[in-house]
Amino acid sequence: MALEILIVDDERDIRELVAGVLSDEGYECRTAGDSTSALAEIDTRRPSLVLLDVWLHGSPMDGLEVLDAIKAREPELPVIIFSGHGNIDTAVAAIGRGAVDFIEKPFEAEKLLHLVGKATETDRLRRENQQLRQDFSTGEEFTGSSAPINQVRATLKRIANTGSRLLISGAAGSGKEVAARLLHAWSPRAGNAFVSVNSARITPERFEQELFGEEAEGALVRPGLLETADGGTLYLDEVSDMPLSTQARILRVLTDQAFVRVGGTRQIRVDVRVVSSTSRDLEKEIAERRFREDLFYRLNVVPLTIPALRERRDDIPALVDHFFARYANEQGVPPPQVSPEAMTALQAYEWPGNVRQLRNVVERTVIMAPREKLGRIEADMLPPEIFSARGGNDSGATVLMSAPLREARESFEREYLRVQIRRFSGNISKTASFIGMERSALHRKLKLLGMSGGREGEETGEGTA
Ligand SMILES: Nc1ncnc2c1ncn2[C@@H]1O[C@H](COP(=O)(O)OP(=O)(O)OP(=O)(O)O)[C@@H](O)[C@H]1O
Repeated sequence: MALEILIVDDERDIRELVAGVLSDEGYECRTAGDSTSALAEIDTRRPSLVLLDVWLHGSPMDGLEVLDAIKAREPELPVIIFSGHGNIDTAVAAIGRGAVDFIEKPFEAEKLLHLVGKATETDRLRRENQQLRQDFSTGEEFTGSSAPINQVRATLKRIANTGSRLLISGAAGSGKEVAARLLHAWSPRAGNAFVSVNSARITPERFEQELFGEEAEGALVRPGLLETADGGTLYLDEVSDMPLSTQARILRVLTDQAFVRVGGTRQIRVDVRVVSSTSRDLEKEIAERRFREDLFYRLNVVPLTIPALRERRDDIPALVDHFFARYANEQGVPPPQVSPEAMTALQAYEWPGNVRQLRNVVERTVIMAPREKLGRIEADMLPPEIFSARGGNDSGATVLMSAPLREARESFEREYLRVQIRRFSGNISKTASFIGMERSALHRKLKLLGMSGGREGEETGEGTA
């Protein structure tokens, strides 16, 4: 998005001339012919720079008074003064009152562009930084090619170019924020900020200050996250943790695309796309009066669900390889090979903490492994939690030892098949081929072991893979 410059001059010719020169260089220009409309323009949206004439004929305030009013509102907003012959003293006084520079009329286009470039450098760098951060954060690609993840990707792609609001549901750590960042990166807003608001981490007392910013005696004290997200995407993480009073105010922002800072009176206009996420059942939160129903309908224009990792086990190998490569790289070693036994264990685990937990397990494994063993990850290098909770039966071995051989073998077969079937997301053909059995023989075996039509539908279903 181009940097925006506000040109304030009572002479229309000058306004148009300056706007022409700057537009040719890629700046966006707005103009104002008097003090009242100049301040109104700034209140509507903060530009990156103001070019201000010292003489404003027919205005309630002269240029210096407008300068004071700007500095009271936006102390960091750079202002360059236009001065004519004979009022150099005024221009110098303006520098003392906070203007960054002045330029004498008539001026050369080159000189004007040089000063404007200098004065907008901070904003330009800030945006470039934002862009770099953006590029970096979207470097976290959305790994996985299971059917549900492909579906999520297709939905994101379809709505990226629209301004539609999106509500992402899914368990903690399943990748809701990664999906929201991907949507932002694919949208025309990608050049502007992606601002994440973690509702669970902000105390209810500070919520409104954080979101709407603060103002005292007409001057900005601190901009809020909404202003930071102007032109970009605001991500409301765990939206139902937002206090009810803030929910009411956010609802108004969604309706008007404008808000008033805490302690302020002026309407600040913003252009933000709101993406929210929840790990709770919002309809239940509504029924229990913890979440506003009208806000739910505003946020939930496009609903999207990211399934838990255990419901898309096909994604596990790709995620495992992705994170091993990343953490090995951080240790300065090549991407390790993961043994089939280790991969089976990782694929069979329940992953209550989803992708975040998988990432942490891989990171821990890389850190704890002796460097010389990092080339190949064996099952015994994985943290014990991967094995203890796998079948939900910690004392399996003890039970096995105290049972007659036939029972013990059946018990082992049941456990073995449960793990393999789970690993292949319930796909019987893939399981049969892996364990070296005919598909029909596997069906018979499952029936014999009392596993067909079992409690978890996935055990005998054909899965999505
Ligand atoms: N599909 C994915 N590809 C690569 N990394 C992923 C993927 N999904 C999640 N992650 C990783 O898991 C971590 C957690 O993801 P994310 O923060 O998006 O989850 P979340 O659903 O927003 O969780 P929470 O609601 O707890 O914040 C991220 O840091 C990211 O590294």
